[in-house]
Amino acid sequence: MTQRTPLMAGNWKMNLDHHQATHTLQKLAWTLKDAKHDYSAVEVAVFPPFTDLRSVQTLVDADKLQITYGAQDLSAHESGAYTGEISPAFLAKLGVTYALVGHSERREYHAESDALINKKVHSALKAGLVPILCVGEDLDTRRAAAHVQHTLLQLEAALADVTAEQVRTLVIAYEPVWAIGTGETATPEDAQEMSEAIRVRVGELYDAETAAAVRVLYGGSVKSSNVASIMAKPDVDGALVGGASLDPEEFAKIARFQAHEVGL
Ligand SMILES: O=C[C@H](O)COP(=O)(O)O
Repeated sequence: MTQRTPLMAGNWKMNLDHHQATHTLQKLAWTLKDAKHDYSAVEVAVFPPFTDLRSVQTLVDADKLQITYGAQDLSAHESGAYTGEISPAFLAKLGVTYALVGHSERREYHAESDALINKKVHSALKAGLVPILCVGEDLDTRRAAAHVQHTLLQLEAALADVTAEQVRTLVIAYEPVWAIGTGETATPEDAQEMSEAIRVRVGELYDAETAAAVRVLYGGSVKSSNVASIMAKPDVDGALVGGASLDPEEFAKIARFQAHEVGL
């Protein structure tokens, strides 16, 4: 059976300038070092604004940190007349490992379509970045009990022409929009229901090996107080954390969910 390393991904959204980013990252690294965190057991990544990435890279390299980092978005294009966009190749040069693709805030405030999200998945993969593909339903869709169908359609559209080999490296984040930044958390059972449905659909679209390899995260009001029960679910491989990742001590506790479970 494939061993999936849990991933705790902290999306800072449009918070923390490059000075604050350095300070926050340093504090996170110290806290995890004090706790003797084993990064091979739980991977920790941060997603700063674009303007922080060079400072983050400098700190990670200088202090040889094992924390990885990603971008919150990227362009579907490699270069050219696309004012304001950020090339995946430039991100790769900054040591970026991951790129969020199709976050619900991009879908909502920037009208990102499934077709554009599919292009961004391809552009990330082409540059050697790992896409964290975000999918999930809004409240009306959940109330209509159409959440599984809706989320799987988003998934299928985003994976068009993506190979099984590529999907095995991919991370998929299930984020019910109604649980983002609201304090409303989906129950661990909700998180499991959708993570399992995503894994089953990946198996149908590709094969069992691919389904077993792909990592599925849950996102939406994850905190140190609720992370362990969500992580106890068999198909949940980590969390995409917004607000709580801005506090390095709280985010370190989230990454240390296993230690808290046994009271260490
Ligand atoms: O990318 C992170 C998600 O949107 C979750 O944000 P949140 O933890 O503040 O609810």
